[in-house]
Amino acid sequence: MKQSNAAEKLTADQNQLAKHAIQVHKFGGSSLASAQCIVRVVDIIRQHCQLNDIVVVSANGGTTDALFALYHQAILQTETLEISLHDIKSMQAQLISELLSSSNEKRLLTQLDADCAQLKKWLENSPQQHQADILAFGELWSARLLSEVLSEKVCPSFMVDSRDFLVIDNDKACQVNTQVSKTQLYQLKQRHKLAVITGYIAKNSQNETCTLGRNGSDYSATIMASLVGALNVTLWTDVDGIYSADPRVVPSARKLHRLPNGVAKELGRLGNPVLHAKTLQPLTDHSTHLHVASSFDPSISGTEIGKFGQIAKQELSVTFLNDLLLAQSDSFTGNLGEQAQQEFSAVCGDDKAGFIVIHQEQQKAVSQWLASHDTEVKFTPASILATVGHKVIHHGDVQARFKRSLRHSKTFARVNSPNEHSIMAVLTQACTTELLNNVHHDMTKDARHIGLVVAGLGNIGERFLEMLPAQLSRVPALENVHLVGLVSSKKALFNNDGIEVNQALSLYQKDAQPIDKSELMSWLANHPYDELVVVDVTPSEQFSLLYEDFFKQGIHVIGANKWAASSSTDNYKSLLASAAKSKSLWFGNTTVGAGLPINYAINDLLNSGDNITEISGIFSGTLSWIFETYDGTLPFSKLMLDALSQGITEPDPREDLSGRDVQRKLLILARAAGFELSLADIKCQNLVPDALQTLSIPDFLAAADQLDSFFSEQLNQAKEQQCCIRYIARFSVSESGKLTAKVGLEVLSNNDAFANLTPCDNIFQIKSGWYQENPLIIRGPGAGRDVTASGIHSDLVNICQRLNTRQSQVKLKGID
Ligand SMILES: NC(=O)C1=CN([C@@H]2O[C@H](COP(=O)(O)OP(=O)(O)OC[C@H]3O[C@@H](n4cnc5c(N)ncnc54)[C@H](OP(=O)(O)O)[C@@H]3O)[C@@H](O)[C@H]2O)C=CC1
Ligand SMILES: N[C@@H](CC=O)C(=O)O
Repeated sequence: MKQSNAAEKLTADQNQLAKHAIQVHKFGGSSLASAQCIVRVVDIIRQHCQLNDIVVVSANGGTTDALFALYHQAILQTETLEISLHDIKSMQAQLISELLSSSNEKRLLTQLDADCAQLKKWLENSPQQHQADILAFGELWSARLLSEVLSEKVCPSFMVDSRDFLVIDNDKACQVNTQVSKTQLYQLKQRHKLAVITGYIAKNSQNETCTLGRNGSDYSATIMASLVGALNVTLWTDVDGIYSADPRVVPSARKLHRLPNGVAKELGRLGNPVLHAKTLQPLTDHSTHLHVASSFDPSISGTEIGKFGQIAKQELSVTFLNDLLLAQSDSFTGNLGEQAQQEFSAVCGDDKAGFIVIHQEQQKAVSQWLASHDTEVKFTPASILATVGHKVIHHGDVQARFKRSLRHSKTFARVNSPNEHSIMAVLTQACTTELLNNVHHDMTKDARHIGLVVAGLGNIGERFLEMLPAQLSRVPALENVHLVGLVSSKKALFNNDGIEVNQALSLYQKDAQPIDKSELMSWLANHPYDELVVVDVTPSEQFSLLYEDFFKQGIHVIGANKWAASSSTDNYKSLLASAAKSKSLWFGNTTVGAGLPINYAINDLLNSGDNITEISGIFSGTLSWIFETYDGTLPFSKLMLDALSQGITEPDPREDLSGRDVQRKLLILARAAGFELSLADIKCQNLVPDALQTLSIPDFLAAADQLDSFFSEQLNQAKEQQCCIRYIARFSVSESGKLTAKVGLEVLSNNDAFANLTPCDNIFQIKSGWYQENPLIIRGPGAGRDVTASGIHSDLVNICQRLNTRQSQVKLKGID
């Protein structure tokens, strides 16, 4: 790509995510480990960055380890030093050559030569004095290369060596000299160019290179965010978020989509493999949100850390630290105990019981400290297993569950953290994989959160919402369901913290905002729930066209809307394939027979090995009500308008009278029974005269009396033969496999099974291998607000039962 064209891509107004506040994006070593990884990172930057953002980088994967190895070889003066130096240089040279055009390649290779000459000098003459300088090359090379690649492929970019502005006052605690660092950073920033800054390294007050310690680049990113007041920091890494336990050890760990700040900090302190204790420190005084996302699959929503409401606060996780020491002494009681906990950054302690739990490397310092107090100490190998959650120490049920879960392990004590976000068990045994898995299971087994979005707030949607509060409080499978979205044709209301179900419609009236398709899809793609269910109670074909996208995002759909299930064969098959691929569930029992379990019955026969040969009956509640009631006393049109006002017709009653609604239903059932056909294969008798077919709904309703003479004639002819008229659907398959399907008005004998229904009832008659002579009959109310809304609730319970038993699959390094 030519530079001039490419650079245009990231001008402020063309940027895909036009944001005003600065964002910091940090890419870890594994995200930059190869040319292929760097290309992926470049794509992420193209999609997610604007020019005044800051990109912070770690050394390319493996480089820091290699530099450390070089350093140790230099100290030990091993003969392999030369070869190792050559290897590091070749790896960098290869990245440069693979990623840059020839002129830039040449320039960077020359700089690499100079760097390696300097590196060699330090390694040979004064490695100890220059340890940090030696390690700093990793980040320096990584930042330089990425900024060059960006300038070539995406936008003007420049590299900043963080040692030119970031000053750490105190090497040990890594405290930032904020004022000086901030001023210097602002002096270095260049307008309309994307800054790529080295992570991990800084200068101390003596102007020497220093490093920010283990995982220091994450810390660098949050320091820089606090210096510039960034709105967001994204840590792009090799996992797709923070999990309820380390997913490499606990396969059933679930992703925590949102973590309150305090909880995240406590997780970092207690051994979370992705978050580190220091990372969150610079953000405590700011409202900056921290995201953890996978650079291997940026489409997966990661974990967001910030200030959240009640739902995020319900999350629980389990973490552990092995290789600790339990130190018991009389001096660890009272004020001295508190002092000791602070002095040695104890993992935990109890100043009444007289113990602290420390990292092993603190043993010597603790012994010396105690010697000056003239007391004895007993050290015992120990570990910590903790359950972490917002203000978790105040939850008696969680305390009890945790205690019960640990009943077979060697628990020395349980301690509540002073910040109230963790309950820690001090174990005098190592925390094993088995123990961690068991405790995680006990603490989180019922903690999967399901977000619910209702699209369509009309006749049926409104009734569904009226029933929702009672359903949520009485059905166990719905315990973790949260109403998070309400959508109509033009407006939507979304709330990640949940919409109060008792006031859903009034909140919608008050707060809903205009929304378009891309905004809707963007919200749905980034929802913070383990699972998301969209209930489609719209009559809209347009909305049904979104199903493909829903399924691609792993979203589940409950449709009362018949469009998708009765769409073209190709589209229907493609929807089924997309849903299967992303394990999305698609339920639509109410598309036929409202709440009657007709789809379930057909599925059950099919799954049990039966083969269906015939499906027939009355599938329209509207037409059932009208024809069962129509005896010539009242005009047909009057009955149709009555059915409309009862909410049993389609929003446009011509959908019913034209036979299209019944035609769709027959198609849906035939497909459910395993047959491949389309609407065109089903003969359909349209009962709407040509003149009324193209009118607007109000005009059609005003002209409805034009229907009357036709139906009066049909009824009278039938009556003359002691018969009645009904709108019947029939599907059958012959022994040779020929399919016949039709829907239309039929004259039936008055004692036909289809002729004596309660008005509005549907009847489904199924013939199959197992139901030959005496067919299976399902009969009952087939339309109406209550039964349809109940049917959707039944689908919701079924879906949630299935989802509650699912486990999130962690994505490590983009491997499916
Ligand atoms: N009545 C019954 O007995 C049964 C009905 N059904 C099905 O239920 C569905 C709903 O029927 P009903 O409640 O009577 O319909 P209504 O006309 O009363 O309500 C439809 C709702 O859908 C919304 N809507 C329309 N288009 C879109 C769109 N593109 N995106 C988002 N929202 C949209 C409308 O919003 P707005 O107000 O902004 O236009 C409205 O809120 C239909 O598919 C019907 O076939 C299924 C079984 C039985
Ligand atoms: N109009 C439909 C409503 C449900 O699908 C019917 O009458 O059956």
